[in-house]
Parts: sequence; structure tokens; C-alpha cells
Amino acid sequence: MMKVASPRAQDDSITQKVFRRVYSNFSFSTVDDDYNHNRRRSRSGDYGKESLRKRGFEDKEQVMEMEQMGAERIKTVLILMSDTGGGHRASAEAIRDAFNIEFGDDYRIIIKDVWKEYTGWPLNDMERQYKFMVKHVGLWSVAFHGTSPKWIHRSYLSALAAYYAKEIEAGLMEYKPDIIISVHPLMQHIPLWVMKRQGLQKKVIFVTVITDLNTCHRTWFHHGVSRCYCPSKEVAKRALVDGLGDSQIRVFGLPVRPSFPRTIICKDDLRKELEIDSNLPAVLLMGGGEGMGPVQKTAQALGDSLYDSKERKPIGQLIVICGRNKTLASALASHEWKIPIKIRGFETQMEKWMGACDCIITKAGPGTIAEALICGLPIILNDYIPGQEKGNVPYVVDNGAGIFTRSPKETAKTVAGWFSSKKNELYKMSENALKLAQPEAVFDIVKDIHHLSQQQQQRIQLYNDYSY
Ligand SMILES: CCCCCCCC/C=C\CCCCCCCC(=O)OC[C@H](CO[C@@H]1O[C@H](CO)[C@H](O)[C@H](O)[C@H]1O)OC(=O)CCCCCCC/C=C\CCCCCCCC
Ligand SMILES: O=c1ccn([C@@H]2O[C@H](COP(=O)(O)OP(=O)(O)O)[C@@H](O)[C@H]2O)c(=O)[nH]1
Repeated sequence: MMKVASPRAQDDSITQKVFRRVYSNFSFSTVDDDYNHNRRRSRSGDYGKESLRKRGFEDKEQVMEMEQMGAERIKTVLILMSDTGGGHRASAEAIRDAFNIEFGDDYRIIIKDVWKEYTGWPLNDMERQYKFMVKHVGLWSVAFHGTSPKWIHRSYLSALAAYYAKEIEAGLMEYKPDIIISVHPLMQHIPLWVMKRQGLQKKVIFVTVITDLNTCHRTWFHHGVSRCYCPSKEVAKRALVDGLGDSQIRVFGLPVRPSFPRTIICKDDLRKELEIDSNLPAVLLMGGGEGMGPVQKTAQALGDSLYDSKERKPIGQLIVICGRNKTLASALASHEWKIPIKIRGFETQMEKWMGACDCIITKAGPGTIAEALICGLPIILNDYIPGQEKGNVPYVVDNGAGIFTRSPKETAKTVAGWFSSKKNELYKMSENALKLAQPEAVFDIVKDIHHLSQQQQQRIQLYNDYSY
């Protein structure tokens, strides 16, 4: 992969000077995206004094200087996620991008589904099984609530950890992370257990970033984390009830990709770019990364309600983003429409589509909700997955940023009202959405992690100062 010159690497830094003094053959390479380089660097980086001593650096000054280098070297951040839904990846990418914006080359960010890459069944097949379970909501509901007691999920996860211990350990250790960030409910227990086994608890910072807005599963809350970032006060309360300490909990909001808060939205320009009619109000219809929920029926109902049959002209236009649901996209494409419509698959620039529209209809996915709030879009929630998404409904509705209805006809009627006689209602909800939005959340999270990392370095230095 292409090498990127880093100012840090060009400077004759203290790191280089120290290395030259203690290890004259050493050549300092520039930052690149190559994991082998990372492994090489990390090995010389450190996982403690022992590793340095083993490599022959017995002299106190040498060991100290090399450890202090940790303060300078690029830190590796491993973000653990899984593609069960689109939200976990979106949050992982948001954190990666925010690290890059805030700290440039100081951090190397690796996003991984360690389960998928390093384990066997059933862990490596979670996506497929999850999709199956959420299609049969009763089954998901039993699994979600049935595994809520700590003793149940702990036993289950311990059994899996024991079975795949070596593979998972290899997976985590390959990257020698300085910081591990979990953005998934099932990625606390096993990695923390591996870290304990390796004696890395004090050396590697482990934080959880919760991506559910309210009724999240209890597996998110693990007492062994340095921080548990909760997206809302509701989740923070749950964390407290589950026994996490005040010092562990921070409430900044749900991490959304920086392209949302950082894009200057000019609706007219976006509409030109996306080839959307610039005069008609637009509704965005979607169902998460997988295109779930009653999208097809709702689209058809909107096709009727946004057409003024007396005037023989549309009063609005429809954008449908089907995500990875190809069947949905082709079913919609084969339909005849009386209103302007755009049918899209998986889009990578959601901020543009949201920025070009006037309201959104979606299932209660937390990622989509948080993004829509930043764009000031009134939200019609038309479905939710039992368990983790149930609480997202009152989060939106009670804050006046949207409504909930499962009926495609009612949804269509509401949008038609918003685009005609009830424009004030739309405007008020848009204002409420903006009030509820937390566009800076992802930056607050990465700054806090950076602060934790600095504190840890200071502790290591203090420890070194007093241990000789
Ligand atoms: C009476 C006892 C009954 C016990 C039944 C045991 C069956 C065990 C089988 C499955 C386990 C179910 C796990 C439930 C806990 C899940 C925690 C949770 O919140 O999961 C949510 C995530 C998905 O993320 C969400 O996506 C949403 C959109 O789709 C939305 O964005 C939301 O905001 C996100 O949070 O779900 C998962 O990742 C679950 C994957 C489960 C797949 C099941 C296949 C089994 C494969 C491996 C076993 C995994 C280990 C199970 C550990 C059990 C302890 C929790
Ligand atoms: O074509 C698409 C459809 C969805 N998403 C993103 O996927 C995430 C969906 O997350 P959410 O929590 O709403 O629902 P999930 O897919 O996890 O059920 C959001 O960030 C969306 O912007 C996207 O990037 N492109």
C-alpha cells in the first residue's frame, strides 16, 4: 500500500534519537497502512518492561527511555465490530474518521470483526444468524430477553471464549493494540478475558462505545472497561444500575460519521448533484443497512398520497434507499410511479441524501436516527426490532422529533400533510430534531480516549520513575 509521509517521521524526533543511541542499526520507517509494519513497530514499541529486558535492554536508562518513547510512538487502536445491522460499522467508521481528523497520524486505526476472521461457528456466522432471527421477531425477542440475566450471557460467552480462546487471542494480539474500542454488545467479555489472561489489563485501554439509544442489552455493560460511552442519559442510567461507576460512564451521544456534522448542507446544490427535482419537497424512505421494515408497502402508499389527482401533478417526491436489500430494489423498480422517485441500493454518502430531503421514514435504527437528527429531518418511525430498538421510539417521539406508526397508509397521509397544509408541524419537528442532535459526540469520544491514553502514559512514566 502507498506510503504516506508523516511530519513525525520526517522530524528527527526524540524517538529516533533514543533509538539511534540504544540501537544503532535501527532505521525509522514512515507511517504506512501495512499491518506487518505495525507488528514490527509494536514489537519494538512495547507491551512492558519484560519484553524490553528480554531483548537485552537491561540498563535502567535505556529501558526507561524506550518506554518513554511510548509517549511518542503511533498508537494502535483496534475497533471491534460486527456487521449485524449497518449501525456498528457506521459507528466504527465514525470513530476512525474522527481520530484521523483530530489526531492525524498519531493513531493507527484498525476496524475488525475478530469473530468472523478468527473463530468458527457460531461466532463467525453471526450476521447470517442475526438476520434470520430478526426476521422472526418472536425468536429474537426470546433470545434478547432470555439472555439478559448476567449469569446466562456470562456462561454462554465464557463457554465460547474457552472454546475459541487461542484463536481469539491470536486475533487480538496480531495487532498489538494500545487501545481497544468495542462498538458491539458481544465484544466486551471475551476480549477483556483475553486481556486478563495476557496480563494486559493495565497496559491496554479498553472502552465500550454503546450504539443503542435506550433499551440496550446488558452485555454492553462490563465492569472491566476504562470507559463506557453512553449515547443518552437513559443508557447511562442503565449502566449505573448495572453497577458501572460514575468514573467509567460518559454521555456524549451516538458517534456519527464526521461527514454529517462537517458537511455544509446546501440543499439546492445537493439536489443538483443527486439529480433530484429542486422544486418538490422530498421524503427519504429507508430501513437500515439491510433495507428492513415495511419499505415496499410504504413506498406504494406514498406513490398515491403524494400525487394530487385533481391537479394531476405530484406534491412531493420519493427517495428510497434499499441498502443491501436487492430484492426490494428490483421490486420497486418494476412498479409504475406517478411521482418522481429515486430507487437506490447501498449508499456510501448518506449525509448527502439526508441533506437533500425534508423528512425521513425509517425503522428505529439508532444510527439512522442520530444521523437524521443532525440533518434536522423529522422522522416517521415505521418499525423497530424488539429489544434494543424498542426504546428508540419514545426517544424520538417524546422529544417531538417525529412520530411512530406501523401503518403505511397513515405514514403516507402524514407526509402528504407535511408537504401541504401542515408545513408548520414539519418545521417544528425539524427544530426539535436539531435540538436533540449531538453532532460533536464522536469528537468528544475520541478526545476523551486520547486523554485516557495520555493519562496512562503518565502513569507508566511515574511507575518507571519509582521502580528503579
Ligand atoms: C431462556 C434462555 C434463552 C436463551 C437463548 C439463547 C440463544 C442464544 C442465541 C443467540 C444469542 C442472542 C444474543 C442476544 C444478545 C444480543 C445483544 C444485542 O443487543 O444484540 C444486538 C446485536 C445487533 O446490533 C443491533 O443491530 C440493530 C439493527 O439490526 C440495531 O442497529 C441495534 O442498535 C444494534 O445494537 O445483535 C447481535 O449482534 C446478536 C447476534 C446474535 C446472533 C445469534 C447467533 C448466535 C451466534 C453466536 C452466539 C453469540 C453469543 C451469544 C451470547 C449470548 C449472550 C448474549
Ligand atoms: O445504503 C445505506 C443504508 C444505510 N446506511 C447506514 O447504515 C446505518 C444503519 O444503522 P442503523 O443503526 O440505523 O440500523 P441497522 O442497519 O444497524 O439496523 C446508518 O448509519 C446508515 O446511514 C448506509 O450507509 N447506506
